Amino acid sequence: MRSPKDFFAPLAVGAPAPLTQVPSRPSRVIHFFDPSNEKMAAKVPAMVGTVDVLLGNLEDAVKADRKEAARAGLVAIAKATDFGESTQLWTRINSLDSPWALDDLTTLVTEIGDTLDVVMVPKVQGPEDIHYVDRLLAQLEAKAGLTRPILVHAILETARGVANVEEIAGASPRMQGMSLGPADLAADRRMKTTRVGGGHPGYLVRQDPPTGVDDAVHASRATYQQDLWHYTIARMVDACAMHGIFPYYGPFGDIADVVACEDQFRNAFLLGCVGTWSLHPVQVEIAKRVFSPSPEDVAHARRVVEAMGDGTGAVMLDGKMEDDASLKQCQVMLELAERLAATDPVLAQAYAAQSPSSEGEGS
Ligand SMILES: CC(=O)SCCNC(=O)CCNC(=O)[C@H](O)C(C)(C)COP(=O)(O)OP(=O)(O)OC[C@H]1O[C@@H](n2cnc3c(N)ncnc32)[C@H](O)[C@@H]1OP(=O)(O)O
Ligand SMILES: O=CC(=O)O
Ligand SMILES: [Mg+2]
Repeated sequence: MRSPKDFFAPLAVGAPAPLTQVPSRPSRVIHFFDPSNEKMAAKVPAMVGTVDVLLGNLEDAVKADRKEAARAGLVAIAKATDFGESTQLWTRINSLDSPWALDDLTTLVTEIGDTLDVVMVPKVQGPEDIHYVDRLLAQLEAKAGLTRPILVHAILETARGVANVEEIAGASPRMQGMSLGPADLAADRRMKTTRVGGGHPGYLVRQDPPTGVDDAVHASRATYQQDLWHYTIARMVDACAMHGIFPYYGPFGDIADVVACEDQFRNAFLLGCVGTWSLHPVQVEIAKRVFSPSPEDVAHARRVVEAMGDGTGAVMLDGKMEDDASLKQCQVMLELAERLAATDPVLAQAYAAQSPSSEGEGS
């Protein structure tokens, strides 16, 4: 066991000092691209500034005989692209039990470590996986002379990973956050689904039978589809909040079903996630919209803050009781809105249009 005193000491001589707090840069949309796919890769420079994170994916969805090409493609893109202030560059390396993970980390950190913000590690089983990556990153950072530590993001996509979620979240000061990986998790749990995220029409509850009705009425009782991912997302959110890191929904594979995609993203947002993955350009705007507080919610939060004065006691607003606890929820909403508005002028304008000082303007 490491002593808490050692936690913030570099794990290799010459490696940058670990961060004591995770930088809270906007990460509503983590956009996946395959750097070995020339058509997709060509679109990356134009996406800078339109997404919070561009993620060069090296793992699943990249064919085995394209792994080296994907790695080399990511290096080339990182060297040729200016990501500016509002877009981060992340990567998803191959899993630690694959023959590619070691070369992924060695090449990326030494070649483009100064551009890379976060390394996403798939199929994390427990804190030992994070400890391995932590030490290796420190050695490579020292070798490359980096001055800023690269952060680590775990994908929660194995049953053992879910069982160890708190230990994973607290395994290293490098931990930036965690994403749900519903596709691999479903397979690992031996769930009987065949999808990448989202709900399932068979997972439902049915209205109780009314007494004294015939079989036809019995059969026509209302059913309500349930959320397969509620339990895991809620556990992940608690583990992340406890350790001061960020939780995310992961992939939604039904690209054509933009309505269900928005519902899945919104469930995650309401439960506490700060962002999600986008797999296709059509999902980018959905993610940005859902993971930004609505101007109406921001306006309501401002009213509660104003009505609560010094923040203690209870008041009535629109027939509802507000107190210290609802005030704190409103403060979470406002803090997020302010952070996003600082880098998103469209949002800043939408929030300003709802502020009390703008009421009556133009009338
Ligand atoms: C379970 C998991 O691990 S999920 C994470 C791993 N999976 C991924 O990363 C998948 C990433 N996305 C993709 O591979 C693709 O979007 C697919 C396979 C889902 C669909 O691809 P296509 O059939 O080409 O989609 P479509 O024809 O609608 O593409 C329209 C355009 O958008 C481009 N495009 C598609 N996806 C992306 C993307 N992620 N980033 C940038 N551009 C993209 C296409 O190249 C195409 O360009 P064009 O108009 O110049 O021809
Ligand atoms: O990697 C993501 C998943 O759902 O599996
Ligand atoms: Mg996966």
